[in-house]
Amino acid sequence: MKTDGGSDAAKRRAGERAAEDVEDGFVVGLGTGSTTAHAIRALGRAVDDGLEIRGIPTSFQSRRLALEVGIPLTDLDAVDGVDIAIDGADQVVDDPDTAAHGALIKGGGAAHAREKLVDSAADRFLVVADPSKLTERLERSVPVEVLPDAHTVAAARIQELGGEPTLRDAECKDGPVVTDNGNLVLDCSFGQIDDPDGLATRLSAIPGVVEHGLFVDLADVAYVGREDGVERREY
Ligand SMILES: O=C(CO)[C@H](O)[C@H](O)COP(=O)(O)O
Repeated sequence: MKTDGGSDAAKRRAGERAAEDVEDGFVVGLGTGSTTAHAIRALGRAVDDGLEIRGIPTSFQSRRLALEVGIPLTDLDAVDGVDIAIDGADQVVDDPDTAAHGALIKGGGAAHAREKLVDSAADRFLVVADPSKLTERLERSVPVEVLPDAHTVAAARIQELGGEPTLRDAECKDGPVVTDNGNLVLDCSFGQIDDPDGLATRLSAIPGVVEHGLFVDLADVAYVGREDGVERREY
């Protein structure tokens, strides 16, 4: 469920800056989306120049791109740990005066279940974004991946929490989006989300919910690409 106003130049600056933090020997979580794609391409060029890394893709799309640019791949269960993960976001709270500073909404590409798995396993999780993603309060729809059998009962429980769930439809196929894990996605509008941590806990407790797109207290750094440079935020 993309609503993307960011410029590609800003995304490229953010992605390429994050790739500079990757060191020889690192296991790297490879996020999903157009901003992370710039980081993956930059890592592919670095691998051509001799950098030795192994990537763990978070989606079919990032796996395909990583293979295309020559990044050797591995799996979470084949490594002792993940040194760094680079991933995009649909919204990033940018308000140091709130506890939610650095909280994210992800899942515009319906990859948030594997993204959360890999990003949270990493010693350092770098978010890459353009300025259109920054916000004082999260207010976009929260993508919730559900087991296919659960989509109606999970939707009812989400309504009880004050959300308005909509089954995400595919664009070039009749019927719903089916995730890389074979599940469905409910895009859930809650209006302004004042307590992302509390909502995250309540969504996770719903039977049939595989994962939701609220990433609270996970990001370590954000690189925000601007037209003339990159801003770094530490969380
Ligand atoms: O969460 C994601 C995919 O599930 C993406 O990281 C998010 O949608 C941002 O994508 P983009 O960099 O293309 O704006």
